[in-house]
Amino acid sequence: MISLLMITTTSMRPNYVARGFTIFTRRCGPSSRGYTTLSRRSLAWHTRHTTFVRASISLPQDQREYNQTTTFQSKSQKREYSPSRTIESSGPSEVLSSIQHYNDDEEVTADNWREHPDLNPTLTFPTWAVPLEHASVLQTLLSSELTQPFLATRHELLQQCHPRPKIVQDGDKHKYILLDPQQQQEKQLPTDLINLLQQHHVQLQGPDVTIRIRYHQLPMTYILHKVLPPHVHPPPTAFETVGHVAHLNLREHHIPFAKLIGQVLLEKSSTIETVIHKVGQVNGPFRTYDYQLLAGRNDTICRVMEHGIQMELDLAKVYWSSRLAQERQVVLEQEIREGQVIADAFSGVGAICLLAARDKNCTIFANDWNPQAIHYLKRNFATNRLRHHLVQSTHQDAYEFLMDLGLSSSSCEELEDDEEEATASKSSKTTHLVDHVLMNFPLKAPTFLGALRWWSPPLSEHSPRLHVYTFARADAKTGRSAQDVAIDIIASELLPPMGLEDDDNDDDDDGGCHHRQQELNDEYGCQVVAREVRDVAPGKLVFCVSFTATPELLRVMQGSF
Ligand SMILES: C[S@@+](CC[C@H](N)C(=O)[O-])C[C@H]1O[C@@H](n2cnc3c(N)ncnc32)[C@H](O)[C@@H]1O
Repeated sequence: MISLLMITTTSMRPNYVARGFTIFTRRCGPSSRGYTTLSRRSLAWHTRHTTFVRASISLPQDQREYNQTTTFQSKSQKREYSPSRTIESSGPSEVLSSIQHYNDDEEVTADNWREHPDLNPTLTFPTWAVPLEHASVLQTLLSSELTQPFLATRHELLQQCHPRPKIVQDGDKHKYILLDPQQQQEKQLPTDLINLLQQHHVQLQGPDVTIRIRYHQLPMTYILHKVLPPHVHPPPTAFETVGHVAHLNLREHHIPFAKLIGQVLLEKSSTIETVIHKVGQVNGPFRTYDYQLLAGRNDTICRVMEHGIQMELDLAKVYWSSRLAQERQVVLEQEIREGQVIADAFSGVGAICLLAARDKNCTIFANDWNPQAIHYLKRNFATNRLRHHLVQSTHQDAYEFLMDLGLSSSSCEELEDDEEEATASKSSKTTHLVDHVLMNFPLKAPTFLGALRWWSPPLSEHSPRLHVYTFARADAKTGRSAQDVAIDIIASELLPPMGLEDDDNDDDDDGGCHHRQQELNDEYGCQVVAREVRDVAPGKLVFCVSFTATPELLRVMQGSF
């Protein structure tokens, strides 16, 4: 039995909806009309490419599954950031008092916990005693290569203290040079050193001297080792800072002590004013995450500096990763040339756009579906006095943005509607396509490539180069490396499935497993290159696949409607 659903709209966009065994498509675009019957094999390919349905089409709930992005991208799903979840967790006083009493009478309280003896340790050091009348030799002794290995400056904990305790302590008749107890025990003093010390009247067996290290001098790891119960060890050490915000990625067993950990981190860093804990994973269309405030003020609007570019962003509302800074430099140095036109389909708050504008005098078309990201992007262009480089800054779905890029002058029309951007350089209103399209959204970017079917084939010399990020794993079944797989993910979004003409034979269904780099290069001149960016999990890598959208490629894409 054949069931059929056909959708037509007044839109000039491609729309498909599959239902049951057979699909009819109607393309309302300029270069093709009518209906096509698709086989099961090509249905698989077409449904993968059906990534855009205009908001004006309202599909019944049960049919939405057939569109990959309707649910994901529905505008009604744009969410306001909701307040963070609160989790119960212990403060320092609760934890310390459960380990040990302050003294017999005094309990540790919320106010005095920093005074706890465990957090203000006393350390005893052997010394060399220098008579006061010979104190002038101290500097010579301390800077001598012979004395250095024995000094308390080598002591592991002292090295981590800030400010560091003085290693010369005052006595009534002597100055005492503190020595590293470990070194004293292990090493015999060399004869040269003994001679040097004796020559300056230094007593080799000075009295032991005890000093007290205070809470505020000790490093975070030391404090956390003391205050966290043993079953929570090792304490968290890694955290990421974005402006004044530190965000921790705590493990499950740390959670009951999250506030304590946050408080200590806050007190141990002079630049951190807010400590948050990421709750769950980066998720949702805007790639943000929920957080819980652990310590400090609840303020996630940060200022960050990257290679001299100043950016403001709200961590709670937009995607941000400082770890991408290096990748941005690689793209900038390897791909982008002076004065080129750059379109960024998933721009976030605009880091690479800003760098390209400042360092390479580029003209920028920026887009991110998150209106907050675009709000900050515009602001950042203004702050860095680069507004004249910003021709377009829209918060459209990337499919629409990419499609419009290729429809010659459409981006210029939008520009004229936008008063704020009316100051942008007139010279950038070109009708040829852009030089580079950046698509840094590894989770989904390849699925937006279907939008290229709407591009008018440019002259070969104006063919844009696309840089599409994707996750990939090596495929043992087909013997392809992760890099091959990355290229094939992109190829499967650009080229019709292999062996489409032979689609009655189910046995040779390739399932998109053929390596197609050569096809893209030899038949369509795409000059495909895949560059490994980073690994995100064992065996799972991020690649940036770059290729040229040649007229030949665009023609075959259009032909495969
Ligand atoms: C991995 S982030 C990359 C951000 C940016 N390139 C950077 O380096 O900071 C992906 C971005 O894509 C945006 N995004 C997600 N879905 C989108 C869509 N359908 N159209 C346009 N942007 C989208 C998110 O809001 C997010 O800012």
